Amino acid sequence: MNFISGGGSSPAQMSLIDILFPGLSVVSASVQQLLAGNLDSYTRLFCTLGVFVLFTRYAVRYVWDLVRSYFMSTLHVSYYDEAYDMLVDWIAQQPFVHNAQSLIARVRSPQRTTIQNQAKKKPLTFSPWDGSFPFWYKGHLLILYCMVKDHREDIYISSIGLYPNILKELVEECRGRYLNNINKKITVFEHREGEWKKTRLRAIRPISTVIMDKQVQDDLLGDMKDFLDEDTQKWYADRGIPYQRGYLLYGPPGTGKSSFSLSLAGEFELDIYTLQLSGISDSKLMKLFAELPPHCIVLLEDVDAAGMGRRDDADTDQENNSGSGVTLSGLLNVVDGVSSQEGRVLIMTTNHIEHLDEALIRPGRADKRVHFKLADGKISAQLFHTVFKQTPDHKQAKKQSSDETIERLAKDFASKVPDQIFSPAEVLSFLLERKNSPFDAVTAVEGWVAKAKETASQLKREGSWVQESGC
Ligand SMILES: Nc1ncnc2c1ncn2[C@@H]1O[C@H](COP(=O)(O)OP(=O)(O)OP(=O)(O)O)[C@@H](O)[C@H]1O
Repeated sequence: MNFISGGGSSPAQMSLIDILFPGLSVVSASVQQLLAGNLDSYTRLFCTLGVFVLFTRYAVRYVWDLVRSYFMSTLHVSYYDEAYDMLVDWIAQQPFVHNAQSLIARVRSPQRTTIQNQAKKKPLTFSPWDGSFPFWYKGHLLILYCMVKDHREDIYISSIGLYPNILKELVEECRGRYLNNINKKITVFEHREGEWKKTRLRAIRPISTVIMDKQVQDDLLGDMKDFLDEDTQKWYADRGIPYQRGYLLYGPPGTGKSSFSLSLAGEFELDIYTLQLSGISDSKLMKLFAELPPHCIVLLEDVDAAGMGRRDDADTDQENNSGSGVTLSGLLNVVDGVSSQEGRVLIMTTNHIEHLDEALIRPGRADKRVHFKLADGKISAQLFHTVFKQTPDHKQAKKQSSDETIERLAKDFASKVPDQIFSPAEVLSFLLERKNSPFDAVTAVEGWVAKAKETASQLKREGSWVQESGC
């Protein structure tokens, strides 16, 4: 097919030519006029220059592609892969960044920020952005390419020579540095546009700081330890049982379900993949589960809120063909692990276990169920200890209270908090407001309880008034 034939190109041809070779249609028209000899000297000069520039542009690109494919090695790193974070962290520390003309600024969380230390608040890091950037690494000339597409960038690094060893060495260095940085932290992934993306690094919270029944906690820790044991995988494989485990954590809001899940990830040094089911379709869910790495925790929060009621509720399991929500059968499929990697631990949390279909939480899908409860005397006393206990590094600056005094005050405090009314989150929030004085906390607790009860009954009255008046 000849796209550049005749005295002029049709609009359809022009646009196709422009898509394939930007600028070529204009220049080809000029060349034809030039050859016809009916141009004045300025126009002829302009056309000649145009042809030259276009030719040079294509020639340089052609030669460069040839050089890259025959004389250079290239390493590609996708935005959605954790290797991207490794490289970007390293690149941001390199001197060549200072000379880059195209940069992106990012706010990086500092290790520690104090109000007094304004200079360290929201520190910026800079990385090269959208372009090619040559730099030296261990005596080798490397070229970094940042390709931006749909607000995300992929990275390529090329080196001269057909052996990519220096590139692998570089990535290994980035990896080592990155692992050092994330030491004692949990990596949290969330889904972005249907892909997993690292979103946060969280300091590991010791599991002992999540207050719950000790026996239940030990039982779950033991179960998980046994599951992650190297021999267990083989045991599962020998029996043809999918090597996966599921837990259901249920209870009112603010009772520690998410905190426990994160602590569990920290305890076993696993990455955690969190997912809100609302707004994703069955196929996206399936894809996300298929892309999970082996040995990780998947946290499905508020599974009841995803519009997945019991099967006997009217129309709950209708296939959602609009693609804007997960169906129960879609969820059951991924929970069964058809598409998941081996060694996946699934944690589902809910505030309303009674709203969930039995099929979703039967053994095999949720192997253990753990009830997180509102605060009782024991939990309140433990929370009091957590807040006021003496630690070597954080001594109570003003008033030091002995362990016996804290013990006595904790009992006193717990006796004044009624059982099964407040969540641990509410009790903790009250204590944190008085964290400098355990005595103040004990003195103020009765007033706080009375006020909270008054507010609750007022809300109840308002609620029933709204219901009665139909507002
Ligand atoms: N049992 C607990 N032990 C220690 N801290 C707790 C406990 N429960 C809640 N908290 C504190 O309360 C806050 C909220 O807890 P968390 O988010 O874990 O509750 P949740 O049960 O997951 O709530 P939701 O159901 O609303 O998601 C956290 O900061 C946590 O420190």
